Amino acid sequence: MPVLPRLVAALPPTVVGRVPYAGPTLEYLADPLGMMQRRHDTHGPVSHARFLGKPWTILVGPDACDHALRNPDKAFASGPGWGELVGPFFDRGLMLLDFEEHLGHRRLMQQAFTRQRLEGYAGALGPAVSAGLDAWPVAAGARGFPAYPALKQLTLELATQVLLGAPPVEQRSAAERAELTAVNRAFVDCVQAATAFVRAPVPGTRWGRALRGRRLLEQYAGRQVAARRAAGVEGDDTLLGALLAARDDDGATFDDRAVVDHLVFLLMAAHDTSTLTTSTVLDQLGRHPGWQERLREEAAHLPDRPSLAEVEALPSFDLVFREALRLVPPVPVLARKTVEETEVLGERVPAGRLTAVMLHLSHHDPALWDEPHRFDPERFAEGRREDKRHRAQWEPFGGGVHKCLGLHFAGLEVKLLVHQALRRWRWTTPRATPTPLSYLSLPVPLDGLPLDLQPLGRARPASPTRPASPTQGVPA
Ligand code: HEM
Repeated sequence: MPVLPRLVAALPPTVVGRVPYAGPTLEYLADPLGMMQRRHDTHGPVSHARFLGKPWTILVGPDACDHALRNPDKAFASGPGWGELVGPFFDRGLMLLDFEEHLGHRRLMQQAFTRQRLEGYAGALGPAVSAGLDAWPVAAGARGFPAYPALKQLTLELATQVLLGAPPVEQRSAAERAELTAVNRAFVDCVQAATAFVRAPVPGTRWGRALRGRRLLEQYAGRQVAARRAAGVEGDDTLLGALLAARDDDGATFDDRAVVDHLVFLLMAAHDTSTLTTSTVLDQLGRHPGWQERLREEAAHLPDRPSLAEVEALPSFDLVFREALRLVPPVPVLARKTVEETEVLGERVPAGRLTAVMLHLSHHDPALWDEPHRFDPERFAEGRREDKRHRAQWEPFGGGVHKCLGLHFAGLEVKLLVHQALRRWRWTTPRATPTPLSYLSLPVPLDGLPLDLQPLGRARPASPTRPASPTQGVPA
């Protein structure tokens, strides 16, 4: 469990904020929402501060954030912004490309996210989710079951199955399962390096571990690409097959190097964010039994392996999904860097300036949301639609040309996971206070999200049994 967030959380944020050199960074780690609100109240939507030893422009509130994401004068670049935080680890992933090159790659990659492709992913995800949850060691019920690490492991398994075409876990050898453990660890290291204070290849530091992790991920993705090319199945229904088959109007394709770079980013994007969203949903449903029952009833008629259309036709699931993303956006801050001098809401931002687009505060602005800290999925229902008060007040998937390509995949995966959990267990969240989150990278539950799970004993079609995966317990 990371020590730094625990330490800073124990100190008052206003004290933490004054620590020389690291003040604003620590203040963010201790209380991100509070820090954004204080900046907004004191300095307005556009301000400047030193983060991780460098000057940054901080954008808070929907107007300022929206401006940078829509980027009307093309002054903000994504690659050098994100590159500052995680560049060496997710280099040349789609999110780190810009302008013409980005558009070209995005057009090719979109071919992996068409409706037809998503229907294929739904067919593969259903049984994989079922088998994955059956492997959780909670058959006779469990008190304090750590749901977060189990979900993180499962979503990575799902990503390797559905996106890469890897065999189901129960069919993998011990060596393949050990490799998956190492891959999961490598992703954790790469993501956590974002807020490292030492940003050089020093062994034993977060940065050093992340560089080692990147090498392992490249080797892993490289082997998948080589195997797929050798098998000659470029047109199969996996995401990797789609990337290998994608062609632009001139017939150009991704070369192998580009596919590896995209895969490393996509595997991270596809499992970390879905894990966090599912964690928030399970946490909140454990605190709101009425909503848990409402979702269970809504999905009671569904088959064990529902189609994409069946999953999409669950209105209460959608309300809860949106509300979870509002309360805890898995990517609370986006990074940019200006490539030329520009203005945001009349404030000058110099060229070459790192910029933090702090979306999180827009999701909790009391001027835009009623009781913003309360779990209230109905706020998204027709008749209320609180999210329509400002076009940029709810942007968990970002906006503009870099808007998330996997948002429909994410909705499908999270809803399938929740649907299958609802069929197996009734659960409560034992912690009376809000789940503490570490913001060292993405918002990870510090306590592993313990849940008390009570089996429902309802007859379900049997899924093939499989061994509990060795990745169980991989630290956050
Ligand atoms: C709840 C889950 C998810 C959330 C909250 C989320 C959030 C985001 C956000 C905020 C961005 C924009 C970053 C920026 O503008 O700087 C983004 C980009 C991206 N996401 Fe997601 N994401 C999720 C799931 C996924 C999944 C499942 C995939 C793939 C299967 C995926 C693939 C991507 C890609 C490829 C980009 C880069 C798009 C571009 O730069 O053109 N995401 N995501």
